[in-house]
Amino acid sequence: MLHIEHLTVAVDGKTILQDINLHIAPGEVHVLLGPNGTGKSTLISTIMGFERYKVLEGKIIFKGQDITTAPCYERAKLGIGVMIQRPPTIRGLSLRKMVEICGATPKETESMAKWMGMSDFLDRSVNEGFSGGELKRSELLQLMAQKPELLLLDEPESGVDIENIALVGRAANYILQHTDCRKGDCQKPCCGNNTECEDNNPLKESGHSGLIITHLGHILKYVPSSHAHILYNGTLTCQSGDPLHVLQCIAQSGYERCVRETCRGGVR
Ligand SMILES: Nc1ncnc2c1ncn2[C@@H]1O[C@H](COP(=O)(O)OP(=O)(O)OP(=O)(O)O)[C@@H](O)[C@H]1O
Repeated sequence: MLHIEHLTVAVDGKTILQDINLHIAPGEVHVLLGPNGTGKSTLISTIMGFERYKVLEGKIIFKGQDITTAPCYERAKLGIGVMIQRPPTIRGLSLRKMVEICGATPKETESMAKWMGMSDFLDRSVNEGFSGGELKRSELLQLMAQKPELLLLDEPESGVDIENIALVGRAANYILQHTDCRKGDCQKPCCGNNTECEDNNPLKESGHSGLIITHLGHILKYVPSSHAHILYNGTLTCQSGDPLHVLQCIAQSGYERCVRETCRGGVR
């Protein structure tokens, strides 16, 4: 799904990322960990193609296509979607209109907004005056309409209260197609009953892929993930197994020691 090869990235002339390699297969959800300021958001923003982030070396391949120089809107059309930490306010454009632009019908927009507790926000300008937690739900609502094949989430739980973290997790799972309402877990936002849900949202054989930045890992209680990466000193040092074990290692031993342990294959 996503192959990043020897990627070096600069922002405003300063090199932030060096020689990054990352491979995410279809259906896999990877977790990106690392101390503040090491470049996690930079990596996600570069994958999405935001203009400030200049690729100095390396390649980004998505679904077999080299997108290294492709503009952001083309990447979105190809199936990449992102939730950034500080999304902009768009005055004069209602959230309702935005969700419809992202791909939902008016009926789906109403239904998804209700599910996300955002019905009262649909006729407000996108993100205008939204609280931290409301911003996250607004972003997820737009992503639910877009249904990206590669979901990039930058600290989805930050600023979200304990009850709404479960909602954020369920929304992420919906986008990743991990929620199977045919098994009776029909809390899907798109529909009022199982039959309609099945018709409107046929689940694919394999789910979509994801890359999730988290510091504390609360979201991982709700979103199954298979790989953890630690970004340390601007370099993706190594990959390892269970993200929850890696987080436990970081909490106990700190990043530096955990990077050494993980690189030796010690954390499983
Ligand atoms: N325009 C800029 N000029 C210089 N340095 C910049 C610029 N923009 C970002 N940086 C620096 O790039 C580094 C990486 O930032 P980034 O937001 O990617 O880190 P992060 O790992 O996501 O951090 P956090 O965990 O705090 O969210 C930071 O040290 C930041 O100050």
